[in-house]
Parts: sequence; C-alpha cells; structure tokens
Amino acid sequence: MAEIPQLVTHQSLLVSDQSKPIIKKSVKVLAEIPNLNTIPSNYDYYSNTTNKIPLEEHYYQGSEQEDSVPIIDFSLLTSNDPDQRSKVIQELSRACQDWGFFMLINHGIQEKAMKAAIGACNGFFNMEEEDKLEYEGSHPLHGIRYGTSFNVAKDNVFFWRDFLKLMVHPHFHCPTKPLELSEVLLDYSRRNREVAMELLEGVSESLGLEKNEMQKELELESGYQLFVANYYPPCPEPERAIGMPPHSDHGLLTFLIDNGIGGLEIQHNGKWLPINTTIPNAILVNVGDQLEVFSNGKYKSVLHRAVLNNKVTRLSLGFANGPSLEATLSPATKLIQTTNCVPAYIAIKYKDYLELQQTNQLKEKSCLESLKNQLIN
Ligand SMILES: O=C(O)CCC(=O)C(=O)O
Ligand SMILES: [Fe+2]
Repeated sequence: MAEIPQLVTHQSLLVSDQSKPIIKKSVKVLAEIPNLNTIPSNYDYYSNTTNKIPLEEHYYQGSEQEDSVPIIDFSLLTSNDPDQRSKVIQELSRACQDWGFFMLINHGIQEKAMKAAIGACNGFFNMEEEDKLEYEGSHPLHGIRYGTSFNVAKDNVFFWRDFLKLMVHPHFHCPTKPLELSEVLLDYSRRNREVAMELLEGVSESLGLEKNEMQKELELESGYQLFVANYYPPCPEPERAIGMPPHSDHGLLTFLIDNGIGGLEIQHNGKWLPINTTIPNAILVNVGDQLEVFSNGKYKSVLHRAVLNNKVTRLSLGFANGPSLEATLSPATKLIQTTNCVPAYIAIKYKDYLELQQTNQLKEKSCLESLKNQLIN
C-alpha cells in the first residue's frame, strides 16, 4: 500500500477532528501518489453507518425505466409561433414536476464555448498546488473559492472532489491564472445566463404567472450566478468513496455539463438513475431549492450525487442561477393569492440561505427542510 505523505501544503488545510489532526490536501494530489491502491480512511464514505451502501435494488434495472430524462427544445421558447411556445411551456411544467431534471437542447451555446470552458478549467486544476492555493477561500460569499470535498471544517467524511467556485454575476470573479481562464469563463457565463433568464421566464409562465413575475419578485436582474467546476480524479476504490453525496442545489435552476465521463446519478421515484451526459451539446438542467420555494413545492429540487471511477478524471461545470442575494425567498406572492394556498416555506434572505447551506454539511435536502412551514408540513 502506498504511503500517504504527511505534508502540510497550506496551513489552513489542516483540519482537526479533536482526537487526531487530518492533513487535508487536494484529491488530485492524493490520486497522483504512485501506486495508490486504497483510499485513506477519511474518504471511506460508506463506513459511516448513516450512508447507505448502494444496493442493486436501489437502481433502475434494464427496461424497468420506461422513459428517460425529458428533453426540452429551447429554440421553441424563443419561437414566434405562440402554439409552439405554449407547448414547450407545458413540457417544461411536466419536466419540472415529474423529474426536476431535463436536457436542454438547441440553446444556442456553441459546443466550442463548452469545450473551451472545460479545457480552461482543466488547465486550472492542472496548475501547481501552490498556485491554486492562492485562490483558497472559506467564506461562501467570497468571489473565488478553490477547495476540496465540500466544507472541510464540517465534513465527517471527505468527498473525492476538488472544486473551484466563482461568483460570476452580478460581478464577475475569476483567477488570473491560467491566462485564458477569465476570458473563456466570462463569455461562457454570459451565454449561460442569457439562456437561464429566458428559461426562467418560461418557468414563471409554466406556474401560471406573468413571464416577468419571477424576475420582479426575486430581483433576477442582479441575480447571483455561481459557477462551480468539479474535478474528480480516478479513485482507487470508487465503490468506497463518493465524489458528491446525495444533495439538492441552492438556486433556481442549475445548468450542468461534463467532459463526457459518466458519474452523475439522480434520484427518480425513489431509485437511482445514472445520467447519460453524452447527448451532443445538451445542458442538463435541474430544479434548485429556490424554485421549490418559489413554486410553493409544486416543482421539487431533486437529490443527485456524483459517483467515481478508477480510470479517468471527470470534470463537470455547473451554474447555479439564483435570485439576488438581497432578495427574500418565499413562495410567489401571486401564486399564493391565486391558488389560496398557505405558504409551505418560511421566508429567508437568499444570502442567509446560501450561507446556511455552504457552511454546513452537504446532506440531502436538510437545508431546505429547515424552511418548511411546520404548521402545514
Ligand atoms: O458533477 C456532477 O455531475 C454533479 C455536481 C453537482 O451536483 C454540483 O456541483 O452541485
Ligand atoms: Fe448538485
């Protein structure tokens, strides 16, 4: 078994669990240790008794899964034909209700821009560790945060994942190295945001609201857009560790692409479904916690996780498209008025929600659960 060098790469990566200090470094550094054939015990996700070992029966088998993640044609949303538009809005509604996930096609973002973003992020993770550590940040609202696992100060078990998180709207933040990163990501973020804004108008209509209702209530003009690059190097024991545990996302809609290496699984009707992300030029979109709140629970954020492999590095790039940090999250006022329903969630400022989610453990939908209106849930 390979020796894990006890090397402190950066003071603030030293994490103590009271009894023994754990020297925390990127999983990329770990994975590159020659002949590493077991994972360090602090990555043993399933040794924790509350994390259930994924049994075969928890997965969809063969033909059992009749339909797959819905496909939404974005070009129909921008079509001049009102019938086409109302048809796709109905499809959006179904996809958000039945799946919470869909593949977005014909969105107009060129494959070239996606590949450039993946290449530039790969370049970032391949820089020397000390260069990346310049961008280490611990506060959830820091513009740039390079790190590992999810929240090393709180994680009981570490996740086999390094990340780069950037606030890209309302202000654009990006490392200055590697050189091409900021130009590529600025362009890519803007395009994603344009698509997200248009899509959110459709979602607003799909809830029976005016097209610009969500934009007004959640101050989307100054909406918080968080870019996340996830780096999952090969893991010597992929069945014992996890890249990201089951969780839902904050924000309204998340956009995700990857480098064509499978690993994302979503929970659908109580079972896990591996997602094929090789549909050319498609973006995987999922409902986030704030859309669940805004829709008063009609559209639910869905649990998903990232599993590992022992052969190739997987890189995924996501955008959490959210309300303004200053906006108060609550079920849409008009929705509550017109449906005569009781708000199922208590109100909270998005900034506070984000802080709550990012400074705790990443654990299923625990953060959203805390907002549920106890009087009716
Ligand atoms: O890497 C993936 O496929 C999922 C990443 C993810 O769920 C996230 O960044 O929130
Ligand atoms: Fe996620």
